Amino acid sequence: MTQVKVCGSTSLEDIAIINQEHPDYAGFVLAGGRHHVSDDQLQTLTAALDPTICKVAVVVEPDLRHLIRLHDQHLIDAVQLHRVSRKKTIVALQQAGLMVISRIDVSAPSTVADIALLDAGDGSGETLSWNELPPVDQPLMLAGGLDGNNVQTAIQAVHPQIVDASSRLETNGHKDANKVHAFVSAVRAIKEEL
Ligand SMILES: O=C(O)c1ccccc1N[C@@H]1O[C@H](COP(=O)(O)O)[C@@H](O)[C@H]1O
Repeated sequence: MTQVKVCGSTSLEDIAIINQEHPDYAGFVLAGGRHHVSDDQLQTLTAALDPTICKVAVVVEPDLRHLIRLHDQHLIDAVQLHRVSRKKTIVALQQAGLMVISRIDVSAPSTVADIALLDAGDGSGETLSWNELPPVDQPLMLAGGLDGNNVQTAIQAVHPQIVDASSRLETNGHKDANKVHAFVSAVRAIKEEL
């Protein structure tokens, strides 16, 4: 059963779409860039999110005290570290009660994190060469340019536990209900076949 993450929500309109399609994880980008949300925005967006959806903070340079404070405030359940991160950082976040998703390098495909992440860019919409990825001997989240048109091919090639998408689910920079629906339902259709 492949789980689904939809990332990069920035508005209450985006959250309404997320609640409608109900992915397993919703990602909020704390890193800089066009998907960045402030702590105040995170509070507003997560208050409107269906509480059964796991809230993931996406960071590039992890600030442990900040992340642990957000977790203590019940604003995040998990952290997605978008760089290959030090074991000490990952363990500190886990000890604080956060689930940790951490990027791995294809040349050293393992991590002490709960979930390994393979991605092509930082929300760039670029895809990986799915048939050339190394075997990963732990739960894996696959990201990078996924959408309703290509996610079934990606799952069949890589067999990840979680698939994650953001930029290709948008129109004019905002989540598009039809594209989010196509992505989530393509994943849910394939899990019935496997
Ligand atoms: O979206 C961003 O701006 C971003 C910034 C810094 C790190 C990661 C970022 N995005 C995340 O990257 C993956 C894949 O995105 P895409 O589907 O290729 O657009 C996803 O988790 C995004 O939220």
